[in-house]
Amino acid sequence: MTAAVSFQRVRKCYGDLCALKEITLEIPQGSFFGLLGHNGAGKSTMINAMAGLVNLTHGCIEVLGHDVVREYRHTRRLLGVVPQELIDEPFFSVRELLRIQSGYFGLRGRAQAAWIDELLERLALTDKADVKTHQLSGGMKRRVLIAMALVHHPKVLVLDEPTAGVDVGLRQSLWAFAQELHAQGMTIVLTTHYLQEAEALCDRIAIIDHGELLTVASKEELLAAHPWRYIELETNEVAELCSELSARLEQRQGDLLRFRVERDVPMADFLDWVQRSHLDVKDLRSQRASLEQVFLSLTQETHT
Ligand SMILES: Nc1ncnc2c1ncn2[C@@H]1O[C@H](COP(=O)(O)OP(=O)(O)OP(=O)(O)O)[C@@H](O)[C@H]1O
Repeated sequence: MTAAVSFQRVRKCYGDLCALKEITLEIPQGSFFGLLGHNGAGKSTMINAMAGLVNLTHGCIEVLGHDVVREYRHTRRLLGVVPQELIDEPFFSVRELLRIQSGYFGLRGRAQAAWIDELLERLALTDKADVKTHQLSGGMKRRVLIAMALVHHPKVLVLDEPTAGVDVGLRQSLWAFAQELHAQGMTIVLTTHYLQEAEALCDRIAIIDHGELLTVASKEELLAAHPWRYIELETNEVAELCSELSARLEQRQGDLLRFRVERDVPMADFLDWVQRSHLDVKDLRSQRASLEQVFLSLTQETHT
């Protein structure tokens, strides 16, 4: 099947600084795809390049098989992009902006007006429909951008940190809406620094670091490849730890000890070390790695 978005040997340099270094990546159709990386990793450059807003130094990008430069008009229809920068439009109300945006794609009439109403409703903007956008809060402006990106029914929705500055309740309703669009077949590409959200939502993840693709895999593969598990012990006496435990101690907060243990170490061995350390255990929790731990360990490896 044609990829929703395909990057082929994409390089983007600003003078000496290469924001993207030969990225080759396929985003499958129908995926909920997380593009993760630290500040400055190159995520927004990738997104702007997908939208045809960045002149590539080398390589090409296709959206559903269409080149974003040569077939710009076509790919603009296929993509809905929510940029990171907030909108600040002094002249038009939210509804007017959505109508203007619809007009760019030749979409008018009753069905389109009903879709605009639905977007306003789903993004909790109905009571702000006639307000000018520069009078909105940051979180509301971001939701206007999401509505604008969806107004032409794109096949691929690209969200560059959509929940920055959006409060918890609205974040949840926004994600419910995104999941609904995804269930209807829309491909969603997401960058976020909230890795718990990425873990809950995304089925496939790419990690970008200093303009390079570190890894791309399904979320399950990524989590399963992580070599550590994390064990927390609650004990009411802080005793001398045996050498095996002390080598694996990550954090100590009062009576709470947190260990990072190789996944292939049998639990029986760990419990043996606990006994040898004469720990009076009140509680024990063992957890597999979270996406955040996997992300940090993969990106730290390249920084050391
Ligand atoms: N127009 C530009 N001119 C020069 N350098 C730029 C330009 N745009 C981006 N960069 C640089 O390219 C690199 C990647 O930036 P980019 O905005 O893509 O990162 P990001 O991963 O989106 O970061 P963040 O999480 O902070 O949004 C950074 O070093 C940035 O300073």
